[in-house]
Amino acid sequence: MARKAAIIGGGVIGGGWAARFLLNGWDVAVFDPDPEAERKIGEVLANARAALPALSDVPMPPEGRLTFAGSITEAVEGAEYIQESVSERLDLKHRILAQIQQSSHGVPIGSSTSGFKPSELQEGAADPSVIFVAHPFNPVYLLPLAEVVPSVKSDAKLIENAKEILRQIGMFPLHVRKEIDAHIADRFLEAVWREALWLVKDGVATTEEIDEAIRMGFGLRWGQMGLFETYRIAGGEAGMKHFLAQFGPCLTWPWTKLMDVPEYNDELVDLIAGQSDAQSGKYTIRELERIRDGNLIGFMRVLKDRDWGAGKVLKEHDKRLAALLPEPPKAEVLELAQMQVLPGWIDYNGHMTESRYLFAGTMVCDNLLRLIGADMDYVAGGHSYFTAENHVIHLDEAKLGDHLTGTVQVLSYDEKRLHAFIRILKGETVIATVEQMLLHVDMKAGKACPAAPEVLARLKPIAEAHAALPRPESAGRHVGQRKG
Ligand SMILES: NC(=O)C1=CN([C@@H]2O[C@H](COP(=O)(O)OP(=O)(O)OC[C@H]3O[C@@H](n4cnc5c(N)ncnc54)[C@H](O)[C@@H]3O)[C@@H](O)[C@H]2O)C=CC1
Ligand SMILES: C[N+](C)(C)CC(=O)CC(=O)[O-]
Repeated sequence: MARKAAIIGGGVIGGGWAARFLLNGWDVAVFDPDPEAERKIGEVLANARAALPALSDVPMPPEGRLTFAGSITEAVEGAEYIQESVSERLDLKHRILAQIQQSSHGVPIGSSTSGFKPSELQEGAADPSVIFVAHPFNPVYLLPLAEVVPSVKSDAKLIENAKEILRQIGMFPLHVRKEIDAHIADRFLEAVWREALWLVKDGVATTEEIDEAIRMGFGLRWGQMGLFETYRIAGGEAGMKHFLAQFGPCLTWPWTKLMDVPEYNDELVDLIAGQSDAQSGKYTIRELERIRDGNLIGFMRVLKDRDWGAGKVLKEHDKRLAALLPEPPKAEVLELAQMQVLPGWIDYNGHMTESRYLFAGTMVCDNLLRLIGADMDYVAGGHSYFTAENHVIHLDEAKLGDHLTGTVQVLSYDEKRLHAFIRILKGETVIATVEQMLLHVDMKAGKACPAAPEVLARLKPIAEAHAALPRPESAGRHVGQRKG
């Protein structure tokens, strides 16, 4: 039976939490009195379904069941984890936490609060030890960070359990050791936000110019190395000490207005909102969300290939998901990859470009290799499979956003060779096949050699079962040869 999470407050953030739990196989009950909540969560979920699987290289678990509860009591019944995501008002959060605790006993209650300290949330609670901050980042279904902030009253074991649950849904719980208003990340965001408001108010820059200053420069750096590693490099060969020597004095120069905030009034709101409308009003919010998600997926996939930063978290989550996969039914072709056609995959003909078919095929093949134990640890040990020959047959088109699956049928194998037939499907339609011949290689010696016995032992039952399947008509076909 699927595990259950309760989401109390189903707005921007609650919707994102619901999507992340659901797509990782948990059942989710949402409570939100807003009559529009169901529609809004449906739209967030549609975007999440199109986005999150594109980050995974192993099949994700079957989606959990989403229900909308009529009361908090109903939502939290049987829940193993509760996430409070109501509006940022302390009195409201207190009321909601008290209602949750009337029906939940000993269950972790994370709060999405952007700024309240856990000790503030715990004030007057029946059981303060289970309430903590689990502060996520929008879009919650894609970004891994959740700042986990306990207080001195928190139950340390429960916090560790909650962090493990967050890992199980692909998140990166960052344990904030000392509670502080706005935690770690929002202190930076607020500092940058205040400076940006000043720059617009003082007529120095428009909202668009500020966004360009971020996304054309330091924003790109931050996403992969953060602040300190970036500045260490900026110090040149002498590193951080030189950086501090050069830029330390500017702390006292008028580079910053951080201690001061512009007056929040209608004039400021109209100025910022007006410029923002001029900048991006041509898109709906949902369109902007999809653009953002596509960009994040592309960026995070690069980090994943490089096993770095947020990409490392994705790789670890793949390993976790792979360990949960049931034994594949060996008498059938193996479905080993789910993909989504991303903007960078589209060519000037407006459809998926040819090199991406091979890319999709190799993703399926890499997953087969992982399945038989020829994984990255095996490669690190000096052995791997190299592709000796590929034959791609294009049968149909794929368009931006299409969901593709990849299957593999092992046609034959011996100690040194592996002959695989891959199908790329859109729904039920095979849009391409990729036939591959792989050679097992001793990378140090630079020549083919027999695969390790444990790899062959895993490959054998799959190949034997696949030998009973009909041989694909186009297997062995050469370019231009007619069928039949
Ligand atoms: N929007 C953002 O960028 C981020 C927000 N957060 C935090 O997440 C929390 C929620 O913020 P958003 O989702 O942005 O706000 P939102 O306004 O989109 O959603 C809040 C939801 O709470 C619901 N709500 C109000 N009273 C309720 C009640 N009595 N019972 C159940 N639901 C109730 C509202 O109907 C609404 O759907 C806040 O604590 C916020 O600080 C955290 C990270 C990022
Ligand atoms: C603006 N904000 C304080 C609500 C931002 C956050 O809390 C995190 C985010 O997703 O930017």
